[in-house]
Amino acid sequence: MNQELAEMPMEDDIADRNEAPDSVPVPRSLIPHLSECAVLLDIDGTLLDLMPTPREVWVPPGLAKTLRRLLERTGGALAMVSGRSLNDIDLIFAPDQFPAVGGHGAEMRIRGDSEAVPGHAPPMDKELKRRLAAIAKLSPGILLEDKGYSLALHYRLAPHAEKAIYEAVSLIRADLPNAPIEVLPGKCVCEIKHAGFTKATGVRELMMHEPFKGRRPFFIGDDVTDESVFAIMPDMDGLAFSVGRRAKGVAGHFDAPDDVRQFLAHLLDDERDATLP
Ligand SMILES: O=P(O)(O)OC[C@H]1O[C@H](O[C@H]2O[C@H](CO)[C@@H](O)[C@H](O)[C@H]2O)[C@H](O)[C@@H](O)[C@@H]1O
Ligand SMILES: [Mg+2]
Repeated sequence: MNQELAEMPMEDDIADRNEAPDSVPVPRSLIPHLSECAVLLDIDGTLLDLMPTPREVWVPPGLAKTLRRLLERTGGALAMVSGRSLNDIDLIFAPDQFPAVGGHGAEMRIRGDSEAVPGHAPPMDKELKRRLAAIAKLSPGILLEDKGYSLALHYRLAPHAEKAIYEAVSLIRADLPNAPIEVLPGKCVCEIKHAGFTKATGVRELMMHEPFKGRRPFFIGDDVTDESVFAIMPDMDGLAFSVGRRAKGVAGHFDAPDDVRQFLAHLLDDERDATLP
């Protein structure tokens, strides 16, 4: 092998390499030892870069390995906390399966290989779903995402339709004042879901189970829908971090998902150093 090739880092080496400390805006010292932590991670806009449509997201090289190693170092106390369904999360990270709170708290799985805890969210009423789904006809480019218990109307490809979508949803809600539903505004998405759960209710429940129980959680999220989790972190002696903006009540923030990915890899490097004799 010539010298140049021998010195070229392999993909995994690149992913694992410690970045210069200046590129990590959140100091590692804020995070306790991984054996005492629960690592809670939002997906879109936090771990993964946002894409024009939900199906286009991809897991960059090295991230899967970082997540697997964090799962191991935390004794299984790493979970995705996402608006996506568990099924969707598994498709994105296949073949890996992680513990997760899915569908904004509608679904929960304590271990990657365990079944979802049943009975979290009832399926959305069919007639209501039919009426909400018809809103997608307002403009080409509006994408429907049916999670069973909720329905998301994506308008990233039709930004001009935002106002019309929210108005149409309001009219339907005004027709059904007693329907136990709420509207969740996300990034270029309007999601209509059952009112009985949030990411925060999901996290509270997850944290009652081993191996999460009694650990200090840290949660990283990017969106308005993550604010409910930011708000409960102090109750568990935990920490919250936002992405893209400094949200209220967070201990620090990252500029972009790539900074989050570097930070997570950096945690593993520090941990290894910490266990050196
Ligand atoms: O809670 P998260 O893990 O951040 O999930 C939030 C929503 O993410 C997905 O939609 C968003 O990401 C898409 C891909 O980048 C983007 O095209 C879309 O505009 C975003 O809203 C997902 O489709 C939703 O189900 C999640 O609720
Ligand atoms: Mg997000």
